[in-house]
Amino acid sequence: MLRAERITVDFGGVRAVAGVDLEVGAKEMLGLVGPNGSGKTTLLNAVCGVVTARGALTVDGQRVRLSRPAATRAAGIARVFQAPQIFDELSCLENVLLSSPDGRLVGLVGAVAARPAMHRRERRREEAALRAMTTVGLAEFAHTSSKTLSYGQRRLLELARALAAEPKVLLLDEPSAGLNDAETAQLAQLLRETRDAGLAVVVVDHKIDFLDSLCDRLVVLELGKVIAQGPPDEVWRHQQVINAYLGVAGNA
Ligand SMILES: Nc1ncnc2c1ncn2[C@@H]1O[C@H](COP(=O)(O)OP(=O)(O)OP(=O)(O)O)[C@@H](O)[C@H]1O
Repeated sequence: MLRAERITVDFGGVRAVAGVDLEVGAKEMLGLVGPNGSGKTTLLNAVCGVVTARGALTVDGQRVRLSRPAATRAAGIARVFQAPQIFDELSCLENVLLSSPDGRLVGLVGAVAARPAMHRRERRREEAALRAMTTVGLAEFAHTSSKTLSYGQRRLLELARALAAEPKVLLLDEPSAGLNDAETAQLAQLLRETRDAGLAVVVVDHKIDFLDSLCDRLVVLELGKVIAQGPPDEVWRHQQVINAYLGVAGNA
């Protein structure tokens, strides 16, 4: 479903991601791990187009231009950010709708000539938003101010925003950060269901137990390069991975 080839990102003189290949199938959950500064977040940023990157990207066989967030979104890549990006002034449903803007029939043409089509599209968008809210268990809060949500619920609302776009690929950066054990278990179950529904899911997280129980496969980065990949139990036995986590020099 997702194929990223030779992804490279430079920040001035720092090569944050150095020629990484990544493949994730439909119904696969991939964990991206590595020590601090190894390039995990930058790789996610490259795949969703928000940093300037080189390489090649395809989603479901279709070539996608890098460094163009609108192109990656249109290709079916959705991202859940580390910090919930919620607007407190809006209801929960409005927050979810914000993430799937449909500008095709707005303006004079939309308002006058294509009014019925515009209404149909709006209704479909709202249905998708409500479906996503139901999936994450927040349907009852649709018309409630997002201000009233707990931190854990805000993170779920963020997930609903990504799912409302009905993506093929879901990228999550530290989804379990700040969640208690019960919320983390609920999130893990939701992500499994999301994967089983046919999405390719990529998760960056520092909670190793969470990733091990969740992911079909791990990819380990060090200094912007892949140093190991495979099922979690195999990867953690890999000497280069052990050295990377212990901070032993000479693993690049
Ligand atoms: N905007 C930026 N400008 C300059 N350097 C950056 C920028 N973002 C990241 N870097 C550098 O790129 C490298 C990779 O950082 P990145 O945040 O992707 O790593 P990470 O594996 O996600 O780290 P962490 O686990 O700490 O979140 C680091 O050396 C970091 O300092």
